Amino acid sequence: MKKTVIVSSPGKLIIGGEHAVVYGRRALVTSIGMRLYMELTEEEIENNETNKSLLKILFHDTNQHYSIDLLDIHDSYPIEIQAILYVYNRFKSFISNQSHLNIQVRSEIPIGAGLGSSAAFSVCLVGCFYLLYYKTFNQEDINQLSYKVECIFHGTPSGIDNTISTYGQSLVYSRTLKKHINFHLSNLAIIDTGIPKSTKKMVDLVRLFIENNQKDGEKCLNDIELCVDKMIEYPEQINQLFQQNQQLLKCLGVSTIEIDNIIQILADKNISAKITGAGGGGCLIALTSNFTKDQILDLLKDNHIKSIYFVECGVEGLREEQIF
Ligand SMILES: Nc1ncnc2c1ncn2[C@@H]1O[C@H](COP(=O)(O)OP(=O)(O)O)[C@@H](O)[C@H]1O
Ligand SMILES: C[C@@](O)(CCOP(=O)(O)O)CC(=O)O
Repeated sequence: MKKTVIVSSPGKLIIGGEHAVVYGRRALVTSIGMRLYMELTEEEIENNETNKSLLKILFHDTNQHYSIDLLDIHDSYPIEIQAILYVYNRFKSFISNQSHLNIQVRSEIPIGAGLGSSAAFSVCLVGCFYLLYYKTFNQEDINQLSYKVECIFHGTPSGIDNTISTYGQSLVYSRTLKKHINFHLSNLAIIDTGIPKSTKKMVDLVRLFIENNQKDGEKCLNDIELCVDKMIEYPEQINQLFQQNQQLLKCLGVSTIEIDNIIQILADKNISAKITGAGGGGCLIALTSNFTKDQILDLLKDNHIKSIYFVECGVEGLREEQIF
């Protein structure tokens, strides 16, 4: 017998409040129209002469595939395989040891750019197992377990990425708050610098800054939260609030010379921009008014730019799909 489920969940943009959210402050986040798709199949083997139960994984985006003997698991796998094995272990009691499992992943979310690819991966992974073995979605349970998977990727994340990927739409989020809001920005561009970043490294950098500059650090975090609250209350001030939030991120030490240059060039044309996500590279968001993608690319032609995206915001969270 063969059972298959397919799910998808979205990436995200942190509009304001990244890093401060790690310290319990409020952040504003929206889901985006870039999704990760995952298919999980369990196939019972009738004449299993080898007595092997295999987990076969295919990552279409990185063109990697694995075939893992589930009776002989070791601990030197890449992190995304460790994440899969963690969730497999949680559902093991439902799975016949005469079965093979197949997982396929494909994604529209650039990997490692600050747009929440690891969270979408974690949420889809938990969502797939949940749907196959409980036949339903329980968003709260899925979000909680996805957070644990995110911890495998990131140590102790705030939980903002898995929460928005599970629930979708736009959220005011803190460790103790999850409130859906109506939030729309027109002409919001994502500028992918293509500069590799490490969320863990950036979070560690901020921790060090706060430990060594307690008073300034605390003020910075409080000011970031103030910015977020104003973004929600006074959306007409969003340009100025982007600039303030970016300055505060710079104070925390997560901007770079390349990012500062890009932001200055855009500011000269009255385009407000800020880091989204961990910083140190990755993506920026910019309020581009009437500039087209080609005009922005032209403005930034001497800088490190990989892609520019205009995406839909506030989309549906985790959902079942019929087609992979
Ligand atoms: N499409 C994918 N295929 C395989 N692994 C993925 C995919 N998307 C995300 N991942 C996993 O998530 C990691 C990226 O996490 P991270 O660096 O935090 O980036 P992001 O900022 O996009 O969340 C990848 O290294 C990989 O382990
Ligand atoms: C820096 C942080 O606030 C957001 C990180 O986002 P990303 O990993 O760059 O997508 C960390 C967190 O919230 O856990």
